[in-house]
Amino acid sequence: MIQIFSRSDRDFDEKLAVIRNRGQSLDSAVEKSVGEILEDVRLNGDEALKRYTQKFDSVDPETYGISIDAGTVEACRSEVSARQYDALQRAADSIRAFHERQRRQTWIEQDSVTGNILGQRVLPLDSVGIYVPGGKAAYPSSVLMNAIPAQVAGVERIVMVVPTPGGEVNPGVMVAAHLLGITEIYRLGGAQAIGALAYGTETVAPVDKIVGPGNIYVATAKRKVFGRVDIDMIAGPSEILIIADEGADPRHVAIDLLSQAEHDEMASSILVTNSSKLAEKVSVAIEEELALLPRQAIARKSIDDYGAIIVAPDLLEAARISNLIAPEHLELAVAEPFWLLHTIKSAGAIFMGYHTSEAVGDYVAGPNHVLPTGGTARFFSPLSVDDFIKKSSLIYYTQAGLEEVARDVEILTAMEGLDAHGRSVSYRVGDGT
Ligand SMILES: NC(=O)c1ccc[n+]([C@@H]2O[C@H](COP(=O)([O-])OP(=O)(O)OC[C@H]3O[C@@H](n4cnc5c(N)ncnc54)[C@H](O)[C@@H]3O)[C@@H](O)[C@H]2O)c1
Ligand SMILES: N[C@H](CO)Cc1c[nH]c[nH+]1
Ligand SMILES: [Zn+2]
Repeated sequence: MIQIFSRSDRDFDEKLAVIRNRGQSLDSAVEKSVGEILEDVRLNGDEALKRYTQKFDSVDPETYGISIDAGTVEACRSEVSARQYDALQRAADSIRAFHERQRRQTWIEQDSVTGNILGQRVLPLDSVGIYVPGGKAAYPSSVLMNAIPAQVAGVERIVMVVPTPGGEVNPGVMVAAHLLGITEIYRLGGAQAIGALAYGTETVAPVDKIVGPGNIYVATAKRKVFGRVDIDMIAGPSEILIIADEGADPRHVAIDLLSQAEHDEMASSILVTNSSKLAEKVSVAIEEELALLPRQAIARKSIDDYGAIIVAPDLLEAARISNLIAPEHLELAVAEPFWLLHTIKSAGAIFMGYHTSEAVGDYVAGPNHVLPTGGTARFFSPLSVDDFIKKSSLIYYTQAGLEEVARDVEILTAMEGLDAHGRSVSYRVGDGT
């Protein structure tokens, strides 16, 4: 059963702290094992990749290579129906349209008096690795969400890694890659996939940045290789927080909570409501809906371990609690969502109104479903075109422009005791001795 507690409970702060710390509580066993896998891949390359892929994904290295070749990808086309293909294509179109709006331009400006020129040049990253999860479920939608913003940015080399349990490729994942023209694909998952992308092996050339969601092993490995390569964010086990008022349909709320619980035993689903009646009804509906789910065991564990219904005195207090948790997905299932929106500070994606189920954002709305988890929406943003570009500042000074600032540079360099800096300007304007 999902736990229900109230803002007025004496131990409310402790209970909220447990929820808030879910993303922070580092599991030392996971840390240790991920550290060992990464080091092993760094030292032993392909041999380590094959060993771990056999151990964790039951892939026989005698039967399957590390690369997934074009023939295997093309063969999957016949396993995907026309309706499935069209739905993938339509989702890709709306994701591309949304991300096209995020494009950034190089800009350059000349000062009309001095002739100085300042600007910012925007270029795509050379190479990125996209992680497509595949342990407990297969995610064709994550191929689209990861790769399309990289393509919009103009990244030349997009490398996809995806685990293939038992060696079986998922046709939907392969067709999504084919539809986008992704050709460099490796049969790799977990920390070993992240190690291969970060350090490189005999088969996998390293990349500049790794993006994409994954389970605790993937999220921990990305955090550990940050610095060697860039990463997008910590996009770990899924989360949903729903703020609902008495007008919300309890069954809709229950199903939406379960939609994220079914991803992973470590997923988290929270309802915050100002209605005790709704709280009770949602709790009952969760039990009824759970019984219908094929992934009941996963969702049950997630609801029992990381689920909660919190009764708050009013919607403003509900928003305050949500801001403290900073969820990956936030649904505002209230009569006036745009009014409540102004009180929300931290959430990866915000779904407004009674009709907007979180699942539309997972697949078809257009915004990215790779989102920060574990409270990191306080400072991380959704995956976007910005993740796939780099910027350089452009600075050009004329003689007149340099003369205008020379005195200030001399004063500031003297304050820092950095004489060569000062002389580099004095000499050019004729003050050097
Ligand atoms: N935040 C987001 O944007 C977002 C989007 C989609 C999915 N998700 C999340 O992605 C995750 C997908 O998880 P998944 O497990 O289905 O697939 P996954 O691909 O993330 O993980 C599978 C890999 O985990 C590794 N692994 C499993 N058990 C291990 C162990 N005991 N030791 C070391 N490595 C081990 C294996 O290498 C395996 O290949 C879920 O948590 C889901 O909620 C998040
Ligand atoms: N809800 C996930 C992000 O946490 C994304 C996803 C893909 N498919 C279904 N859901
Ligand atoms: Zn989802």
